[in-house]
Amino acid sequence: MTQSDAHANKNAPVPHSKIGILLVNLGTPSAPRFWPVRRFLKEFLSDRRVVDAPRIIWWPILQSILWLRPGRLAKKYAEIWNKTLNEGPLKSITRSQAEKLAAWIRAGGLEKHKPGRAADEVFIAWAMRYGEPGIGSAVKNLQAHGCARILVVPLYPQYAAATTASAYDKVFATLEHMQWDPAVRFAPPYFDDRAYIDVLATSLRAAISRLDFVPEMILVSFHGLPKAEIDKGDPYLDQCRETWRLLREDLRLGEDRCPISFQSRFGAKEWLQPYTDATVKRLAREGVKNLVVITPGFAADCLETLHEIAIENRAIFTENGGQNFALIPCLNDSELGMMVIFDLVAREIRGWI
Ligand SMILES: C=CC1=C(C)c2cc3[nH]c(cc4nc(cc5[nH]c(cc1n2)c(C)c5CCC(=O)O)C(CCC(=O)O)=C4C)c(C)c3C=C
Ligand SMILES: [Fe+2]
Ligand SMILES: [Fe+2]
Repeated sequence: MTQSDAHANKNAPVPHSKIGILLVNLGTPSAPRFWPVRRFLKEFLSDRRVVDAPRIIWWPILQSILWLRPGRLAKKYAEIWNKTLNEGPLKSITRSQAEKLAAWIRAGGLEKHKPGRAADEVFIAWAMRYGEPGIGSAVKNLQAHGCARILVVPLYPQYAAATTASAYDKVFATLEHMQWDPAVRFAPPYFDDRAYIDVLATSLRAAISRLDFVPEMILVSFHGLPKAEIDKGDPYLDQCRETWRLLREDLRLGEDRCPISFQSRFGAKEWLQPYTDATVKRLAREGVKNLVVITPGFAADCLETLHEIAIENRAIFTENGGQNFALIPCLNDSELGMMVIFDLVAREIRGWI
């Protein structure tokens, strides 16, 4: 290289760096069959952020779960499977959320931050924490598209180490093995965001107005967590309770007409109480005939809403004397739901564009 080449090189324009936005949700098996479900459960339940037991104790328990659970679980997945796209609903909805976010940015959603430029500078990706498409390939895709700054948006309104922190871990574990260091930001949990609460209340009111019954109660059900996680300092319970309080404030409903509960208990340990299934049973037995359930902790419908609530808890309700039961859809990729994501992205990307 001559001296003038070196000089020319030094002054070469720096390649223009883009901003990547990575939407992340939990994940789902690749097919509703024994082996794909087993593979998914193995990856999920081997994560120390999810099960924090000494490996010597957990390993034999996990082995028995991995033989006993996938068969039953595969049947449940088959009942809620998106047959058009041949994938779990969580995956279809997350993809659509990413596509709608990209369309909004192309249509000028971020223009007030950078008129005329934002659409060319932002690249959208989406990933599942467990299963496919993984966070590893999404981060590599962002690198390939020239993103030097990445905003990761974990689609969990309430923080839990088992979900939010696990997404952080996976992003950094990926970067650890790449000779590449983009600037990374994580969107914070949005459990008390005004847009999120307003949209929850509006979508609930709209869904209720379309029902052919008037609910006596609205049960607010969040995914559970082992109680021990809260005792260790996880803010999850406080954040769920705050979402619940703000939603009730918006709806002008007291705790008696709008109770909270925690679903999807897994294993023998104590989880957050009251449990959703026990609450649904109790309400039915106490004479509640018309029940609506809303699940604000899930950004997208999935097995835990479409099967556990819409099928299993509905059966518990009617078998114990209840008559009308409805699950309010998650915010998903609805127009209102997307407003929550747009608002979050526009706020958290500030200063970058
Ligand atoms: C110790 C186990 C689990 C913890 C802790 C946990 C926390 C947790 N999970 C979600 C969101 C989802 N969980 C989903 C499924 C699911 N969760 C667990 C276990 C724990 N979750 C299992 C074993 C499964 C698989 C299904 C089953 O075996 O019952 C899903 C749905 C995935 C899908 O494919 O549709 C979601 C979403 C949150 C928000 C959370 C902590 C707050
Ligand atoms: Fe879970
Ligand atoms: Fe479950």
